[in-house]
Amino acid sequence: MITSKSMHHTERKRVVIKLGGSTLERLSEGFFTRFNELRNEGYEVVIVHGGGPFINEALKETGIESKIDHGIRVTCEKSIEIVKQVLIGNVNTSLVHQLNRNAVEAIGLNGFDGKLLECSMLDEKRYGFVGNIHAVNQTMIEKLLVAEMVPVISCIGSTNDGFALNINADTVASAIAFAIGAESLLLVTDTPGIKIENQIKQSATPGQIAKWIENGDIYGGMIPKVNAAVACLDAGVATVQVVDQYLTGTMIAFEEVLN
Ligand SMILES: Nc1ncnc2c1ncn2[C@@H]1O[C@H](COP(=O)(O)OP(=O)(O)O)[C@@H](O)[C@H]1O
Ligand SMILES: CC(=O)N[C@@H](CCC(=O)OP(=O)(O)O)C(=O)O
Repeated sequence: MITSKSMHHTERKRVVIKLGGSTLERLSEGFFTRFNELRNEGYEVVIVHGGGPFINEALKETGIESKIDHGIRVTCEKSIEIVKQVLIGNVNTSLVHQLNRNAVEAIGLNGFDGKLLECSMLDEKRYGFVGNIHAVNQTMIEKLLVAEMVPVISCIGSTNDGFALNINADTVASAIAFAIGAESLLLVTDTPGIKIENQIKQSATPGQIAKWIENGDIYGGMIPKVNAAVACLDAGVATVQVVDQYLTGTMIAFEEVLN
């Protein structure tokens, strides 16, 4: 259950864009064009990023074995140090730099900054140092948005005792979208939407998604993505889209919103 510190949301148009690790290596000019278009249309934008492939590489170099359980990385004490270094030290700074170079005033943040993502352990026995978010400091995000900045958030949560916890980036993006009252959440990945029987779906409902997970049409990293999407709809965000860098793909919403 996610609570936000104040349930009051202004009338501003907001979107959260989540960039998957699979896209971060080669963010295209097309992405920046679409990104700037959104801001010119009056949208306030928050970016959340992952970095799964970079974490895999770093763990491999260090000789640490890494297991993914239903799309969530089982994170031991040594792994969390690597995850933290890669996401905050490398991926976040590089992304902030790319945005700044494209005339966006980007500010890098993680779950410790302003107690942005307060967490406890999700399930220590099963996942180790993986966080379950229970509070998002949306007031701080709102202050940055009012100042026309773009918060760029890495998916590291903090505990009361000052420990860092690893969180799936799709889950973080969904929690933030809900907390700031975003109109939409865009999950940017390496496929232009959800593919079923070799065809990209224009739209999908939570019911269809549950069926596709069950029959294996949705697997691996797409599972936490669509689960985060459905949690976000349940929390009141109108639409979630699984998109490519051109921001086109599958629109996920309740049936009545799609009609
Ligand atoms: N039904 C599906 N449609 C499209 N991609 C799917 C589907 N089921 C599983 N996938 C896989 O999910 C991947 C995207 O998830 P992931 O690699 O975790 O992305 P990211 O790093 O962007 O979060 C796709 O590249 C594809 O291999
Ligand atoms: C707990 C957990 O699974 N954390 C993820 C965080 C990075 C992530 O989500 O990256 P993508 O968006 O590129 O998949 C991980 O360790 O891979």
